Amino acid sequence: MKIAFLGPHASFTQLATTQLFPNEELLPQANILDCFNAVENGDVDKAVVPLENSIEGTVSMTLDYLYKTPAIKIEAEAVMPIAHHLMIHPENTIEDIEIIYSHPQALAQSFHFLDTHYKHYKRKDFSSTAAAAKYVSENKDMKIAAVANQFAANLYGLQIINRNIQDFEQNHTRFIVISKQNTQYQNSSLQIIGEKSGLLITLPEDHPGGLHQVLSVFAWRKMNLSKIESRTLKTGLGNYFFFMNVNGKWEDVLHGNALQELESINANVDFLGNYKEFLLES
Ligand SMILES: O=C(O)C(=O)Cc1ccccc1
Repeated sequence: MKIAFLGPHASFTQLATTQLFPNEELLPQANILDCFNAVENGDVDKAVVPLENSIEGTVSMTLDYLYKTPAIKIEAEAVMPIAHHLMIHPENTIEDIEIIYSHPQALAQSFHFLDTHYKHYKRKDFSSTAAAAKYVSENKDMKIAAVANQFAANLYGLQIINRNIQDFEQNHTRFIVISKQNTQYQNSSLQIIGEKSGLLITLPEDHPGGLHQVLSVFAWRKMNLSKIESRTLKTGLGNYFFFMNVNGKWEDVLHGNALQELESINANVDFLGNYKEFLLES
């Protein structure tokens, strides 16, 4: 099987992907959109992308492409601890550095550390932490540092200046396995920490109590929501879609006809799948 992931080698997404798919062919992609495109075009069977971080919140690009490509569903969720380190080219010193590169989520997760210790250094977004580390290793003269993981430091030969610079000790990222196959990912050697369904919901027109009506479909069935996120539809200010997670199995009768009730109140629903949540190692 071919599995795409947000690369390059030594990205956090690769660390998650190798645990989820230890025996498959893994294909690094330059960004999250390329992961979705590879799945949509059939170039790969599945892809792994980040969905949410415990410090910085949702990866909005992932939500947007889930909405844009209804053929793509979720097969699994995987949670991994995240530790960020500040690293430089070994022939430089930290005093040489002017700009710190990384994935925007990594810069945000270490914002206070960088603001306290490296206030006057510029920061620049990169497509992934590992891509930033690779760029630092290839551009000794550019006076740049990267925020990335230990594997990236090893692979790209960088020197770690500060370890564990994330602003909160508890730092976890949730990744999803996406595909067009509508199947559930299973893996008996990983710890299962939950089961849930993912839904994308839009309301046909703005009216008082619209969202309340949607939520009541879940409330009277005692279905527990574990996430609700609104994202702009990009059709004008104030127009949103909602990403929701409902805990538990979807199969029982009450849950089953929740979708019909949502349709009867004219909500547009894309059911992304019922899937398990796995715990990964850092
Ligand atoms: O940039 C990476 O290495 C990624 O895989 C995305 C990411 C960034 C920050 C925390 C977790 C995942």
